[in-house]
Amino acid sequence: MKKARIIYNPTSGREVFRRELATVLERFEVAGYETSAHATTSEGDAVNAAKIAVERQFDLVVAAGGDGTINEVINGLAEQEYRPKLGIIPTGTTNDFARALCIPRDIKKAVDIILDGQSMLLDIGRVNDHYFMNIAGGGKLTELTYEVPSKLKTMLGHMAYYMKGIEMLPSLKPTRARIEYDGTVIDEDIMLFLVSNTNSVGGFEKLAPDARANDGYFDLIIIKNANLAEFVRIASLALRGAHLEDKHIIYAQAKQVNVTTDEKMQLNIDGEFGGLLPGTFTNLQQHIEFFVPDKFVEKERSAAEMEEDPLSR
Ligand SMILES: Nc1ncnc2c1ncn2[C@@H]1O[C@H](COP(=O)(O)OP(=O)(O)OP(=O)(O)O)[C@@H](O)[C@H]1O
Repeated sequence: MKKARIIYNPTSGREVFRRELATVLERFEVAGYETSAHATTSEGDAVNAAKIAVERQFDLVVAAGGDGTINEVINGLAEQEYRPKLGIIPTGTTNDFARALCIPRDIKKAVDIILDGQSMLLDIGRVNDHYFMNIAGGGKLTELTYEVPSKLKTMLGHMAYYMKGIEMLPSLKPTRARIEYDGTVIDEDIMLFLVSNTNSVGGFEKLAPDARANDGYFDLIIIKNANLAEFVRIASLALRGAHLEDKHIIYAQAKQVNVTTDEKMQLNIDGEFGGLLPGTFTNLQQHIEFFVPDKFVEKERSAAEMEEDPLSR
């Protein structure tokens, strides 16, 4: 009999998953999985829980939580030789990765997607010794993801980030950075840089329009030195995906990116503090197999077609 392990964060989002747990377990059992659950107890616990699932040769791991929980599960799986398939039940306050995979927040529908069984091998990023599935980056503004209190996020969603971002704008200063990617070197004053694996980042659905989840490439976005007015304009362009032509933006696709800075710069990994730069970002192509809905498969297919024939955009 196949074995499934559900790793869930009981404190995630509005804390609704626990109430649904019995129903979810039952559905997996009916579908033919011997299923058990692990409630995470603290930061880092989901990393260990995922490693244990590997040791015990589970066929399927389900991560129920927000981006933080999924990131931890991926960090537990990424270095293992045997990596079980991964299902996602988005129950967090931030679910950027689930959104990128078109997985709905409704628990029943998210379980349907896993049990339907359609899966796809997707790219994972590594920077230094951390793994990420969505995005990593640096620059003062990226720090807002952990400056916004969790309660405010629950209440306001992405609006909480925009508000905090506006509050931080006047204090943003450029940093000298040397960014090397696939043979190109950039030595510039920058406001921030982002290394993105998907195209859904903090409510900016079109921030990295060419990011495909299994092509082995990151989308690298660098915002060069800009004044306050220019920065606001770039942000508003970015909301509708019209920022890439702006002269302050460098946009490239890369398999590996190396960043060093003169001043201290924090690294943000999937929305959490991830140590200090320098950093080497490596794309691990098609490294983990995720359950995904038809909608995502179609989205990826049309992105691939667009890449072959850019005039159809
Ligand atoms: N039992 C627990 N108590 C407190 N924190 C926990 C517990 N289990 C896991 N965590 C931590 O909670 C963090 C955030 O979890 P997650 O992303 O699933 O939820 P979220 O509601 O989206 O979080 P956030 O409020 O940060 O947006 C995880 O990175 C993990 O380190």
